[in-house]
Amino acid sequence: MFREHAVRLAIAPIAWTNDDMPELGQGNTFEQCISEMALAGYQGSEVGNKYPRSPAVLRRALELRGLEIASAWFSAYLTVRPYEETAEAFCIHRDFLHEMGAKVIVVSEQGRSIQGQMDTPLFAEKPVFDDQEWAALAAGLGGLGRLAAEKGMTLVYHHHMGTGVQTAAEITRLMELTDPGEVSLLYDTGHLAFSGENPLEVLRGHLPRIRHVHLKDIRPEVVRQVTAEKLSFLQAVKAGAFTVPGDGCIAFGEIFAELAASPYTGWFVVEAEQDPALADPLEYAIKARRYIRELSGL
Ligand SMILES: O=C1C[C@@H](O)[C@H](O)[C@@H](O)C1=O
Ligand SMILES: [Co+2]
Repeated sequence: MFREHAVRLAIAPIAWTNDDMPELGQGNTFEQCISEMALAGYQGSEVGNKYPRSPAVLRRALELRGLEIASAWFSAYLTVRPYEETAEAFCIHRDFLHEMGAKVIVVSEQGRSIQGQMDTPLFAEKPVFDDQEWAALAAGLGGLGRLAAEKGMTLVYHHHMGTGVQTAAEITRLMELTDPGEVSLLYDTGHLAFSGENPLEVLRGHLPRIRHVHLKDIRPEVVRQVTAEKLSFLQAVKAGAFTVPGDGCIAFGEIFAELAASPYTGWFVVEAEQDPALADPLEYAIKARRYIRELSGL
């Protein structure tokens, strides 16, 4: 289905150790995590909180297992702090990823975000940016995008539950406010479905801007519970709102077909944060690997 070498498959360490809730998977080591990624048949990984920060040490551990770094998350605060503060932290992150050979940098605006707040209801309390915040975000992302380009890299914006860029309308607004040469889009199927959007429609609407993909599925019955019980994002994750592709309700066949027919090249990253005590990360990594192979030939 996909052109040869167009797309490579990675998996995020968040199923083994969760950056948003380090108590999840506390006992899982870095070595176990990357060994199991390789064992399950993945070619790449994103960077988690247990990964060595020395590029030489990290590279050796990954090379032993045939893995590469696809990218890593960066929290921006462009709507609430001076641009220079975010830009300084961004350059450190960019340089680390550049040394690791990554081509894209995942950025998410965390100004007024509730994604890390354990008791804040997800749907009722998400931030809604005013015109000034949109302007600061768009201008700041443009600046970060130019900094990424200095190293031949691309900024990919991660829309996310509980943030100011969550819904399809907010994604469209951000894409309209930013220059395609500076700001690209990360397409995360799970966050779109969780937010009540149609992931296929968003894909069709923004395909030329999409330069990185996170493959996540949702358990619809848990998402309904999150809404009814006014749970937070972190409570939702603990309750099992997310799972791997093929284990939830998203129709990935149409999504893969659309991407395969497009000029998309780059990584697909399986990213399904669950409580590792309830969902064995290796078992779910293998489940996703098999499902993606059956559906797309990847
Ligand atoms: O890409 C991601 C990184 C995580 O830290 C985040 O909370 C998760 O939901 C996600 O999509
Ligand atoms: Co994601």
